[in-house]
Formats: sequence, C-alpha cells, structure tokens
Amino acid sequence: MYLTVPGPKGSKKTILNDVSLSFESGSLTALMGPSGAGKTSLLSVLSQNCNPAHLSGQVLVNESPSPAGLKRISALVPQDDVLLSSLTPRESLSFMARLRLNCSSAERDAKISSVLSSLSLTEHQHTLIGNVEKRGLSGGQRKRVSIALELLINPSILFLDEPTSGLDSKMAEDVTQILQELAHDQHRTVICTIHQPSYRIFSSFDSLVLLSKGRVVYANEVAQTQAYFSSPAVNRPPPSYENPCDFYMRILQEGDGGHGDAESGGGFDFASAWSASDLNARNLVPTSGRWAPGEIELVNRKSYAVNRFSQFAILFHRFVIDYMKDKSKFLGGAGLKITVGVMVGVVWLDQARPDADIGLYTQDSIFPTQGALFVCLFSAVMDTLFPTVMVMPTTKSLLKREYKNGVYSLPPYFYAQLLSNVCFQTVNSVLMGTPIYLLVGLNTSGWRMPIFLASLAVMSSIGAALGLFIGSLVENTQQAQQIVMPTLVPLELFSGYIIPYNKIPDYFLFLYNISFFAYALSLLEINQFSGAEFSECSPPAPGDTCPPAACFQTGEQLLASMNVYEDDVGRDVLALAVTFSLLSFLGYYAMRYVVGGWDGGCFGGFMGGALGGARDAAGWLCGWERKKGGEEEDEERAGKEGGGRMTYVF
Ligand SMILES: Nc1ncnc2c1ncn2[C@@H]1O[C@H](COP(=O)(O)OP(=O)(O)OP(=O)(O)O)[C@@H](O)[C@H]1O
Repeated sequence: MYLTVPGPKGSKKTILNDVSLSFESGSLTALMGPSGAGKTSLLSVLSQNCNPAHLSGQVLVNESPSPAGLKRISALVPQDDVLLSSLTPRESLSFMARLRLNCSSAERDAKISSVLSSLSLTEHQHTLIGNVEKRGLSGGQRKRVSIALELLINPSILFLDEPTSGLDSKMAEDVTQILQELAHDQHRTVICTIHQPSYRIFSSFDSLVLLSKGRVVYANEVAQTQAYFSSPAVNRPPPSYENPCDFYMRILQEGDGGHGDAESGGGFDFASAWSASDLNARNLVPTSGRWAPGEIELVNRKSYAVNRFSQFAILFHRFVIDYMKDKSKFLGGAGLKITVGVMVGVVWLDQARPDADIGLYTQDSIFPTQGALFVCLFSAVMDTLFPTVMVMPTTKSLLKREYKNGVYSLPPYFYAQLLSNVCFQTVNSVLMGTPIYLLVGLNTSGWRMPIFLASLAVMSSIGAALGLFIGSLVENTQQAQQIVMPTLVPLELFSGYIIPYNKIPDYFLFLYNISFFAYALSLLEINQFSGAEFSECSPPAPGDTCPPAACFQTGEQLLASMNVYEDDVGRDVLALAVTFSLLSFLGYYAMRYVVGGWDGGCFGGFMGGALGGARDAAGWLCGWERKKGGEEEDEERAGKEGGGRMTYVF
C-alpha cells in the first residue's frame, strides 16, 4: 500500500511506501518510528480517516475488501483529550451513551458503570473533567475518559494516537495495562502509536511495527525484536545499558548516513533488510496462537444508534448543560449584559423621552436616540459573534473526533449549536436591551418594546450564524479578528448611522444595500419614530452664522430624510431573514468543510462542498432519507461485516 499526497509545484510526496501489514484480533500493537516516519498517517489509513484518492492498495478486514463500515466497528482516540471540561466523566459518558446506544436508560447506566469500572474511573465519575484554567481530573484520568467514551460502543478495533504522551511513567503504565486488558481479556484489536516508551511499557505490547521514512523496518512480535536486530543480517544488537526502544529510534534516525558500525544505523538500509528477512512473511504480525481465528465477533452496526431528531435533542441538551454548568461563564455573561445595559442607559438617560412639559419629542433627542439604537444592534451582533468564534477551536476538535467516529451526523450538530447559541444570546440581548430601553426612554407604546427586543434577538442570531461560519474556517482567534473587523466595519460604517444615507457616495451604496445593520436600524427607527411628533425648532441665536439644522415636525419626515419609510418593514424583516439563512448555510458548509476536508484548498474545498452541504441540510430539515457515499454508505456496509479474525492487508 502507498499513501501519496500532492506536494509543492505539482510534485507528489510518498508518505507510506510499500507498506504491507496484518494485525491480529486480541493483540496490542505498537506503531513506532522516528518523528515523521508516518505513524499517524498509517493510523489514519487504518481508521479510514485519510483521503482514499491518495491511497493505492487495499485494506481488508476479515479478509474481505473495502471495509467501508470500519468506522462503525472501530474507534479512534486522538492524541489530545478533546473533552467538555464542564462535565464530569459520568455526564460525558451519559451523553455519549444516549447518542451511541439504542437501549433503555437502565441498560445505558449499567454499560456506563461497567466502562467506568473497567478503566478505574468509578471513584472519579463525579469529578469535573476540567482544563488548564479550571483544575479537574489529572492527565491520566482524562486520557482514560477519552478511551472510555470510545469503549461504550464496544469497538472491535481501537486505534489510539500516542495514548501515553504527556503522562508520567506510572500513569503511562496504567493506561498501557488497561489497553493490554482490553486486547487480551476482551479480545479487542488495539493499535496505538507510541513515543519513547519505557522498557516496561514496551514489553507489555504483543506486536511492534517500526516505521522509518514511510517504510516498514520491522513488524512482528515484540519478543522477537532484539533477536532480529542482533541477527547477522542487521547486526545491531541493542547495548545492555540502553533502553532498546531508544536504541532502535536512534539507529533508524542515523540510517541515512554515518559509518554503519554496530552501534549506529549509519548507511544501513533497514527497510530492505527487513524485506529480505526470514521474519518477514507476507502476513507480518503472526498469529500468536493465543486466540483462535473466528473467536471474535465484529459488531454489526447499520446506522446511527438514534435518529437525527434525537441526535439534535441530545446535542442541544449537551450544549445547554455545558453552557449553564460553567457558572462563571453563564452568570458572568448575564451580569455583564445587565451592567452594560444599565451603563448605556445611564449615558443616554431620558434622551429619547418626550419633553414632559409639552409632551412632544425634541429635535435634540434624535441623534442620541439613534446612537442608543445603533449601540444596541452593534452589541447584539458582536457579543454573540466573538464568544461563538472563541469557542470554535474546542468545539471543532470535539466535532471532528465525534463525527469521524460516527457518533452523529452533521446537520443535527450544526443546528443544535446554532439554536443553543441563539437561545442564550437572545436571553442576553433581552437582559441588556431592557434597561437601555427603559432608561433611555425609548417609545413604549403598543408592541414597540417587544419588537425592539425581537430585533436584538434576530441580530444575535445573525451574530451566532456569522460566528459559526468564521469560526469554522479560521484556525485561531487572531485569524478570526483579521476577518471579523474588515467584514463588519464597512457594514457598520454604511448602515446609515455613522455616515447618513444621503452622504454615502454612489459607489458605496451597495454596502448600504447589503448591510444587515442598515435593515435592522431601519426597523428600529421605524419602531421608534413612526407616529412621533416633534417640538418646534428654536430660531437661530442672534449672530449664529451656522446653517440651520434640519427641523422635523413628524417622525415620518425624519424617517424620510434617512431614506426610511414605514412600508419598508416587510423588506427589512425579509432582508434580515435572508441574511440569517444565508449565513447559516455558509456556516454549515464551512463546518462540513472542517470535518470533510475537501481537496482544493480552504476556499476551493469549502465551495466544492457547498452543494453537498445544502443537500444535507435541506434533506435533514425536510426529513429525506438520503443515501450517498460517505457516512450513509458506511452504515449500509457496516451491516455486512462478518465475525472472525480481523486482518488488514495492504
Ligand atoms: N497531508 C500531508 N501533506 C504533506 N505532507 C504530509 C501530509 N501528511 C503527512 N505528511 C508528511 O508525512 C510525513 C509523516 O507524517 P506523520 O504525521 O504520519 O509522521 P509521524 O510518524 O506521526 O510523526 P510524529 O511522530 O512527529 O507525529 C511527515 O513528513 C509529514 O510532514
């Protein structure tokens, strides 16, 4: 099997070169090699997480080709523990069980308890998982939670990327022992990449695959390694004073140059030596004889455990719990909104109220009123946009892990995240908008205040959709800032408030026409000023040479001067709805790009996936049962996997 990726200037880079391996069920295998040897790439090939267009060769499971359902019977534990820090291990497992197990809640609880117990997590099940800022579980415990989440579905094959990295030697040994028990006692096939294990950990593996520069240089039982490297063909016996793993890594790194003495790998072609060796029979990791072929049943899993609406409900619940359990985020956010609302209200205190003596609005109240309305709109968008973008790096990693492990489909996840953001930010907008409305003295007649709050909620929703779109495409907050400000500033500038409509040059009018701030401001201005009556204008003071300011008798005159008319309400509502829908679809496509990784670069890939994304989202909303390549195809084929010895052959 070869894995070749496009390189610079149309060249090709071979990452895995003539790799041919097999793995036994019920065994624990280590993938080792110097940095850049291709371990992670091999793991992604095995777990079907690489682009098939870059692969040549075959992957067989149970000696059958094209194991498209492999994802349903396997699980990949990534190197980084991507977990929701605000939950406890039991809560995390509980949400995962609801998503992945189609059984009664009593059965789910029993399964969760058994998994927690098998990973020695029972006594920590109610401890907060935590993160760097908020201490909770230790690194080793977090790693075990990561593994536990995948064990819920009883996978036949477990892939782990560096499960011991960042752990102290005792924790690393504990984790390896758990993996050994999973392989030996529960007859799972466990394959993991590992860096510089201690001799004790190294010896607990059954098999070893050593890679160097994308080629196999050893693949057999761990117990045979020393004999092979000491054999006359290789003649590099590990010295007694050095950890054999460190020695193998060192000589492999030196393999390309040097002097070729027995203490180094200099000038020696390990891959060719392995190809020519007696140990290298074509099925390289041999049957140990410990477990008879056919002993293990591969689990049949035809589709997602629960339907897409249940996925949506469970994920929505998880987003809500995650948000609300972080009391500082939840209460702090709400407190901040109220404080900002009161502060803004105090700054513009009573500015929009009619003159108490004459019962009419004054000409002086117009500009501050517009200012307060604009600040509310601006804040509704920005206060939703930034928090959404900020959490995307964490949520993206979690999404990638869970989606790639076949936990749920994308549309329920996207809508659950969008809707939860919209709900929370709507509450926040109301908390901020209410004191502003009342303190500034905005028009409270009829439905005007609910319309004002609803407009803020719509702007919050637009901010959430835009945040999901931008957050999906960028790698970090710095990149997000580089995109957000240049995108939003022109839309704010040409919203009709900062630069009045009649002062906008013709060539910038298109910005006014696409600015969602302009449509929302138009709505709020109609809401505030329609039907208003203004006091007479004061005559210019003697000697005042300034041109007289515009003077309005009615709200309609004022609105007309800003190119706003009462008839525009329908247009404004439609424009905001279209903006929200468009940004939601773009956000969905962007998220699909993140998990799908289409070829053609970020933008090309993103646009390439747009059509499929639209079909997915529309299909889900309309309840179509779509069949396509990819995940659903996986589901179909997963059901066809038989039981028996699991073998990969490339
Ligand atoms: N998509 C890609 N495009 C170009 N090069 C790639 C790609 N994926 C991997 N590589 C290259 O392939 C080689 C193997 O990468 P891989 O991540 O599999 O190595 P590794 O053995 O896991 O390394 P490490 O131990 O440092 O994580 C590296 O040289 C890497 O730069």
